[in-house]
Amino acid sequence: MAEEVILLDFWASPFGMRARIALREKCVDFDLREEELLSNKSPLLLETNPVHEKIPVLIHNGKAVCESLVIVQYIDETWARESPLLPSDPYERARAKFWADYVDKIFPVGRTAWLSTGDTQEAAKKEYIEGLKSLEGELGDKAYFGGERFGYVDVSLIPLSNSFYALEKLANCSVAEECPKLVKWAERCMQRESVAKSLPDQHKVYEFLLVLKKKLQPH
Ligand SMILES: N[C@@H](CCC(=O)N[C@@H](CSO)C(=O)NCC(=O)O)C(=O)O
Repeated sequence: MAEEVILLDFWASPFGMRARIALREKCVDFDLREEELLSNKSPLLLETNPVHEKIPVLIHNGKAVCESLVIVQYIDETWARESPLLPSDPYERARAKFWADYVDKIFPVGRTAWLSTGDTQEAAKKEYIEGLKSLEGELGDKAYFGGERFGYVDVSLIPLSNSFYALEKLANCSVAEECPKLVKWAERCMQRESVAKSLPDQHKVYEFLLVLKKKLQPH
């Protein structure tokens, strides 16, 4: 039986971007299916992720894998012949998973920074930048988080760079000024085809978040 790989996704989702990048790093052919998240989730999404009803969902020969970081590790272990994403050393793996988990913890703060206003926005901006500065400290002068190779933490974080432009426009916050090394790292990652093909245009993401912000504003 031919291998079947389906990815239930949403173009602007940083979590979906992670799965796209990992599949492309592994040169896996996949069927990308766009979900209408805001209006009409597909029966396949509801069936394959009944607990969270969220994308991304990877369906590999009929088996569903949910949660972006779980999906990335599944991809890394299933198609192990190509460019490893997670380190083989147990301690380095633990560190990589710690920092990927940290990215998940700061993402909602960034979302608040884009979508809120006033004091709430100011507090979120400050906390988000502090989080990005912690990540920049972990990166240090390395090319990538794992050293010389693009890997698991890079995959988990690079989707957030796709909304740095939106952060500047919606929250008047320049990541380039606050975290110059992180912006250089993001530019380096964008040189990779797996990343460039998986991240949408940042202006399109800004437009999307602007519409979302207006929808969320109290009338
Ligand atoms: N922890 C999960 C988060 C996925 C998620 O929030 N997916 C969103 C789209 S991106 O904002 C989603 O599917 N939202 C639909 C909903 O909330 O109903 C992961 O890492 O995969």
